[in-house]
This record gives sequence, structure tokens and C-alpha cells, in this order.
Amino acid sequence: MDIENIKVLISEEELDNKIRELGKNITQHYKPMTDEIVAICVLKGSINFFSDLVKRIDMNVFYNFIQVSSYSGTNTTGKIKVKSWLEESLEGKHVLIVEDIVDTGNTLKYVIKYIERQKPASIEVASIVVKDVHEHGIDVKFPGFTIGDYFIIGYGLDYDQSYRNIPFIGYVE
Ligand SMILES: O=P(O)(O)OC[C@H]1O[C@H](OP(=O)(O)OP(=O)(O)O)[C@H](O)[C@@H]1O
Ligand SMILES: Nc1nc2[nH]cnc2c(=O)[nH]1
Repeated sequence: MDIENIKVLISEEELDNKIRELGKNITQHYKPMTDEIVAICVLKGSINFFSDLVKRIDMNVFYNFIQVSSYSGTNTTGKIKVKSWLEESLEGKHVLIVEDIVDTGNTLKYVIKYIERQKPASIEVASIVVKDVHEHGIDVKFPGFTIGDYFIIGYGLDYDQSYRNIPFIGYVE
């Protein structure tokens, strides 16, 4: 893959506008029930989205990080490897899982299953991109952009660990 051939799918400006809108929607959703939430960043891919999104949520946001991975190149291995996990209990907390992309949905299914066991007050998902290719059945309450069958890179998303730092979301034709 050559960086010169990467085309813009979602620009920096589009990302910024969408994240402001998501931040408002998230704030409005939680305000009637709580004045604080726990946001869980699913590393590594969600690092940029997480960092931008929490700044647009107008209430106290606790940060939590987990690292799971399952992709090799452009394909899922189907096996979720847990590299690091939550340190504190989420019992009784309002939990917002922050993802960069929902594709097959395998990663989120796994993450949600284990978080549910901790008996949080609620679990919702924000994802900057959702692919409409798979019937994953995951309720993404705060979706950013819906895309078709592209393998995307940039804004945290990698191709074999490269290109995460591209500031927009791109693809290679
Ligand atoms: O819906 P799915 O098909 O499960 O795909 C989504 C997951 O794939 C990517 O993670 P990856 O395994 O590449 O790890 P990374 O976040 O460290 O890049 C991405 O960050 C999501 O977590
Ligand atoms: N970088 C990247 N990781 C993914 N994980 C699941 N789908 C994708 C994708 O389109 N791009």
C-alpha cells in the first residue's frame, strides 16, 4: 500500500462537524439521567475519535481504556485477542463504548458481553464509522458515518499498524 494512492473518503472537516453533532446528541441523551459517564476507548483504532469526542460531551467523562485486536491486513482473524482490560468496576455506571468502526461486529459483541457482566446502569455505543456490509445486529446508538465495502485507514485506523496518523479517513482504490 502506497500513501500516495490514499483517497479521501471522509475529510477532516466532515469528521469535526460530525463529532460536534455526536457530542451534542450524547450530552442530550445522558443529561436527564446522570451528570457523569464512563467512556471506554477501544484501542488502538479509537484513540483519535475518543480524544476528539470526549471534548464535545458537556458533562464529566471518566476515561477507561481497553485494547483488543483481531485483524491481520484487511481481514479479520475471527479471534479477539485481549491485550489489556478494564481495571475498575463498572457496576452501576453509565458506560459509553467508543469505537472507530463496526464491521463484522465481532469485536463489539465480545466487548459488550464482558462489560454486561459487570452490571453497569447502561451500555451504549458510539462509532465514527459503521459498515453496512454485515448483519451484525449491534445497536449503535451514536453512529457517525455509514459506509459500504471499503477497507478504510487513517484517523486511528491502520493497515498492519501503519497509517493510523493520517488526519482523514481514506481508502485505497
Ligand atoms: O467489527 P469488527 O469486524 O470486529 O471490526 C472492528 C474492529 O477492528 C479494528 O480493530 P483491530 O482488530 O484492527 O485492532 P486495532 O484497533 O488495534 O487496530 C477496529 O479498531 C475495531 O475495533
Ligand atoms: N483499518 C481498518 N480496520 C478495520 N477493522 C474492521 N474494518 C476495518 C477497516 O475497514 N479498516
